[in-house]
Amino acid sequence: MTSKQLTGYDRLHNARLNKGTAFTEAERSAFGLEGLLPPAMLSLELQVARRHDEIVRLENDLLKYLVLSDLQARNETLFYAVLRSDPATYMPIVYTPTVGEACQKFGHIFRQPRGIYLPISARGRVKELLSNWPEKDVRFIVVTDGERILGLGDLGAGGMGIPIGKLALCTACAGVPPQYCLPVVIDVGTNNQALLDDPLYLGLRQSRVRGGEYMAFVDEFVTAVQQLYPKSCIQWEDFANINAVPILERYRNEICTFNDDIQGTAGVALAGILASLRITKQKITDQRFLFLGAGSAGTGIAELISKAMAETGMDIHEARRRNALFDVNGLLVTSRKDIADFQRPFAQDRQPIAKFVEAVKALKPTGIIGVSGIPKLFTREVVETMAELNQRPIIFPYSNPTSRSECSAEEAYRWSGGRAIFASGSPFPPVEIGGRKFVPNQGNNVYIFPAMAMALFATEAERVTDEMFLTAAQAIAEQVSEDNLAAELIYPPRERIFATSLHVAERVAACIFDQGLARVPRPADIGALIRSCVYRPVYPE
Ligand SMILES: O=C([O-])CC(=O)C(=O)O
Ligand SMILES: [Mg+2]
Repeated sequence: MTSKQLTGYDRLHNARLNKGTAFTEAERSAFGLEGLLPPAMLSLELQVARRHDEIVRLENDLLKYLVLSDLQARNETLFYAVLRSDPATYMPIVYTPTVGEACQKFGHIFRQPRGIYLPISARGRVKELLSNWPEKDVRFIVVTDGERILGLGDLGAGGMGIPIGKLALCTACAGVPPQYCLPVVIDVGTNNQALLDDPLYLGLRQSRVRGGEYMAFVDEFVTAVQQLYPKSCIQWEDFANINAVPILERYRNEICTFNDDIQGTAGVALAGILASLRITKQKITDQRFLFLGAGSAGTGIAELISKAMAETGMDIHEARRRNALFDVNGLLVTSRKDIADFQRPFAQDRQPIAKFVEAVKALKPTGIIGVSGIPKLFTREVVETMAELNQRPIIFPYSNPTSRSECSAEEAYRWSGGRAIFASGSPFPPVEIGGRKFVPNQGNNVYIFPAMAMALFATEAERVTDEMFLTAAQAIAEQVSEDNLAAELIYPPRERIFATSLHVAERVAACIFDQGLARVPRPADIGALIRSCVYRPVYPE
């Protein structure tokens, strides 16, 4: 019996087919549902309103997360209808910051499983485990090994919350059909002692496997995915730098794949900068950026900004030198002995500087970007110095979740005398200072990865290139209206994320066709192609 023909109780307990109280009289009789539901019939709109009413009354965000997660397991259409009805309200719950707390408490709040768990104890059998997934045509995989979940560190198998949340947004924000999406955790152990000591921890109870054995397991995963799902894209999420960079380098020219923390974050940061320049009326080649944090997110942003500078004719090496990095050991300068290959292009030819504020004074950046995962490092002195150096300092504390932000929105606005152009990775509520209201921007990769997923899905792309992220950044920035800019908004409003994402997906898809990387024929109307692929949360008749 195919799932389309499921009847009675089985149909009510299949999240994709369930309509709950929205089953019509005819359906109730055809599917053997009579007596299994209360007699009244509700519309989808009423069901959405009922859930909204329930959720708004709950006293904390983790409870809201759980109610939504249960809904996703019970009635998928309604879940996405709820998310799409009010993305600005629901994104912070299914995604950052609340998803971070859900990952931390994963074993304690665990209910129904979702996705595929690949413990390294199953090495040699990854394909067999993946084959247990009920869908046979998977197109988009988000995978983590849980080692660097947002800025929260090693959460082991609890990291599964991230692929689940990211994929929910691919569907809610860009219409990628949920049946093609697969969340995966590669479980090689955890070095988080508190988790290892917790009787409710759900992952492998061992320290992390490293080196050749680790990479062989990742290889086995990639090979199995290629065999089972040849049209799929793999999105790497929240790996530690030591693995994120080599994994991306290993596969980026072999398969359709990208790292959201490196490339997605880069795209969204560049989008924010491009829009900021419309406020300051400056050119990108006049900018200098100083990054707090020199990991793969920092170098990813620095590289994409450099490419955008180079596009306007600047020498790429000169462009890279305008993007300086600062980490626990100070400014990355050429004389330092602890610099990794991926950081070297950004090393500055000058004396070492140990204090971040001294680096700000010496380099006179037009913008500072925080990707350290450590809160409060954009101190009052740092922000005040930026405000002395610049009429409109760009201040982007990008670490997630909100508790890890390098400064709060209020601090940035207050300490800069209201002159900061501010964007954070996770959301901050509006602030009022001296009678003036500021609505903080959220520069999160949610503007990028759902749209990227949709473009790759619609075109069946073979590879993911930096040009696609440059295109995505431009496509986001051009959707910021003059009215938005006048209100200091440098990203399109979150309320409009769906329309925004479809536009970005269309532009990226055009780039994919231009680069000859599509596996479907180029249509006359690329927007129509995207729209024809979009999942809409309405009940089938
Ligand atoms: O999930 C987010 O909000 C952004 C992201 O990828 C990260 O911080 O790792
Ligand atoms: Mg991430």
